[in-house]
Amino acid sequence: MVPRKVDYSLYLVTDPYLVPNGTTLEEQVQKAIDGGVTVVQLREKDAETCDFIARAKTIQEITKKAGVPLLINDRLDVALAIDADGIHIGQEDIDVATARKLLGPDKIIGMSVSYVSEAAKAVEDGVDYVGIGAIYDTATKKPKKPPIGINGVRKILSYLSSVPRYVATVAIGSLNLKTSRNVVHLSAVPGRRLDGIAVVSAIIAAEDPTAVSRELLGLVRDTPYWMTVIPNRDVSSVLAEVPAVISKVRSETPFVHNIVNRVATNFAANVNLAIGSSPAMSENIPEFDDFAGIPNSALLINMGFGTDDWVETYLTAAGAYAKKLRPVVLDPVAAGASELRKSAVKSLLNRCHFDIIKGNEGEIFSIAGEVSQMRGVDSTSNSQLQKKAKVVEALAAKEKTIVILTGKEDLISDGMTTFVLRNGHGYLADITASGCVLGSIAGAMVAVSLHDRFLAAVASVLLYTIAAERAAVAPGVRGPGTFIGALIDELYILSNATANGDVSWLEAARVEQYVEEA
Ligand SMILES: Nc1ncnc2c1ncn2[C@@H]1O[C@H](COP(=O)(O)OP(=O)(O)OP(=O)(O)O)[C@@H](O)[C@H]1O
Ligand SMILES: Cc1ncsc1CCO
Ligand SMILES: [Mg+2]
Repeated sequence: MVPRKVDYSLYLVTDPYLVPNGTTLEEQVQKAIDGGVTVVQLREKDAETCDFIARAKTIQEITKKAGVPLLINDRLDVALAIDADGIHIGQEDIDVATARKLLGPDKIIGMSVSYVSEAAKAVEDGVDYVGIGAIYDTATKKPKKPPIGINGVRKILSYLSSVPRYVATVAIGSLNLKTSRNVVHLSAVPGRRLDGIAVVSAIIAAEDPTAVSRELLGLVRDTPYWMTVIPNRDVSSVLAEVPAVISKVRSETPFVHNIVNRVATNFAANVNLAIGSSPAMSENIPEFDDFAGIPNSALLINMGFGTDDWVETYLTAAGAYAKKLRPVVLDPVAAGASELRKSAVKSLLNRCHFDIIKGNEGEIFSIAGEVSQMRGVDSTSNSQLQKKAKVVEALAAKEKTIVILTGKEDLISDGMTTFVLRNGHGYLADITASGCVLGSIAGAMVAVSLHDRFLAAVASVLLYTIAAERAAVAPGVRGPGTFIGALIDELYILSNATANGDVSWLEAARVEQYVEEA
């Protein structure tokens, strides 16, 4: 069979009940096509057959003129009656073999799938594309199955990448101007990404379907900055750029919005000030959009406390910064320690992109679905370096992020390059919130280094851990308590020295590139 050349980028599914007052479905479809919709599926769940066919004919006049394929939801008889371009069928509808026999080899057949097993069956049956979903809970359609999130899409794309025949994919389920960019780009796996998004209410219910469609198409087609990974990195060239990032924080005073637990709040704010950034600690949703709009802003989400509404607060905050293409750092505090935390992290990763994810071994392993010997909220270091390197590399690649795994030795990975950093002092493990504060520093650094988030992570860890080494032996430091004050002092001193061109402190850096042993 010769595969049909269909552009699935923006696939409109109609719903007669969502059309705004004063307009018609036909007008909305026309306006959506004017904005760039590439496929239309006519979905009429309650219409009588004669009305469905009549409507299909009027819609077909519009799609034909625009050269956009028209698919019919569920009803093979309607598709045949109007000679539509194809049909879309659900798991409980007519079987693919019968549909194919009646429609012939040239028509498009698509099927809704939620799991790899359903995708595998659809591929075997010979569908042209699968509609993957529901991604999120939707008001448009009563969900029969739990939403699968971005991770659910990834699993199906990974499966499809191993199949010799190309079966196209669209995602469906609450895809709109807020959700679409992440669903499309974060779900990509090596060699495979979604061909498009299927949208219902965001377009059909819109006052201006043309503008919304145009914007949605941009979200599908334009690759966000965080999909780019810089190849061929080596330690000396990255280290050479570290002073510039630290200086830039002093000269540009990035605004760091910290959503951070009460244990760490004061410490984190002081550290932000010490390195030249401008902190604001806030969990107040109505001001998130304003904060995200501040030039050079960055957001740190630290899941320190598990309160009732925390996930909603985090999602809203991450969404506000993502909309402005400003960076977000995640500190998944104690991610594996309770069911509440595991499910919170899952929700966040199924919706948000993070520029940096920073955690200790227990936290990072838990997110990656690996087992570590973690206890409480403190880090342990039982795993072999090789195991840790594998975990950070895979997680960074999957989430299109930079992973910082802290401990006695720190690992930083962009999914392609992994550095091992061996600075720091044991006092850091003896004070609370030492990891949380590193997250705040990373927020400041990434705010001025969006094009190179790996460098921002390296600069953060080096400044912090070398400052800790100096603080531990500073005059008057007798233990963890006095160490905290000295640490803030050293961050301030080193940051200012760097901005003034004195980078001799960086000679203490102990960094090597991780190379897998044969
Ligand atoms: N034994 C150690 N020697 C040197 N540096 C350390 C040691 N333990 C931790 N660090 C440093 O302390 C910082 C925080 O790492 P750690 O793994 O303790 O975070 P964490 O457990 O998340 O902290 P917290 O939960 O207290 O905020 C990192 O910069 C790390 O390099
Ligand atoms: C001790 C503690 N409890 C919740 S958050 C936190 C700070 C260290 O992560
Ligand atoms: Mg610790």
